[in-house]
Amino acid sequence: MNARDTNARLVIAIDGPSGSGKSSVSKEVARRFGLAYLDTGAMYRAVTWWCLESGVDLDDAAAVVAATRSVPLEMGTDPDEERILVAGQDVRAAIRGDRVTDHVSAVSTTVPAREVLVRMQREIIRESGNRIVAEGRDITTVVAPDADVRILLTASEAARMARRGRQLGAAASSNLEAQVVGRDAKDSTVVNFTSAQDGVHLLDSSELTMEQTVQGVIDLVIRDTDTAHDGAAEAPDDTGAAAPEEARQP
Ligand SMILES: Nc1ncnc2c1ncn2[C@@H]1O[C@H](COP(=O)(O)OP(=O)(O)OP(=O)(O)O)[C@@H](O)[C@H]1O
Ligand SMILES: Nc1ccn([C@H]2C[C@H](O)[C@@H](COP(=O)(O)O)O2)c(=O)n1
Repeated sequence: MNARDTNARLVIAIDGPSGSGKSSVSKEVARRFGLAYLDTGAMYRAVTWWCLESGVDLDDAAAVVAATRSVPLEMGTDPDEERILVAGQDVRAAIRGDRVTDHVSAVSTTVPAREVLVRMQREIIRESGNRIVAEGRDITTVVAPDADVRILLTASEAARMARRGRQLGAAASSNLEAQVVGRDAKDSTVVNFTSAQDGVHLLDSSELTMEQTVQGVIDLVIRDTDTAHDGAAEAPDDTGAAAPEEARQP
């Protein structure tokens, strides 16, 4: 397999905690390889928005599962144009607001609701022709353990908090720590996105720029898919950033 072959399957799975850079990095990697892009966190958020809008009691697991099964969700996979519709309504902004962020763990910790979303996510991956970067918390372990490249993207808590603060600017909630660290603690009770499983590369972006992180992922993709080079990492064409080292651990 060669990552530059535009006909070959290439599923890249990226997991990591909140603010580690999954969305930004995954989108850019998808653009560079001409792949689709799936933000699975947005799906958990869209279901949460739907529950809140339709008056579903988020403490009622059966009701949450029923809402997850019936949510009229349309997820786009173009890395250049985010498209997230629920019942025909554009929810891109609403799902990033405090209301959804503060409640989303109620959906993500409801295990049967996760199973419904995992099935939808596998279907989207299949529909992409298995040419996609999918990111979230359980892509490397549950949704696509057979992905061609599996990466756990981490960053220190301090780096993640600082990034999220910068990203939100004046809109940052006084609740930022709960929204980043507290949410990860809740989500960690149902999925492991803090330690890399066998065959999953660990990439710590704490001390890396965005471009270096993107390059680190590209290097891993080329290393894992370049059968012609017997597993040796090949320098990509477009940048000179150093290859990631598994030793760069938090
Ligand atoms: N290596 C990096 N260096 C500096 N800033 C970064 C780096 N990676 C990402 N960022 C910035 O950090 C912010 C958070 O990144 P992003 O939204 O991609 O994280 P995430 O892991 O998808 O978070 P969440 O899971 O909560 O959606 C963005 O503003 C992004 O530009
Ligand atoms: N595969 C996934 C993706 C996301 N989640 C949870 C974790 C978050 O609390 C929430 C929103 O994700 P974000 O937009 O912050 O990446 O969904 C999950 O459990 N599994």
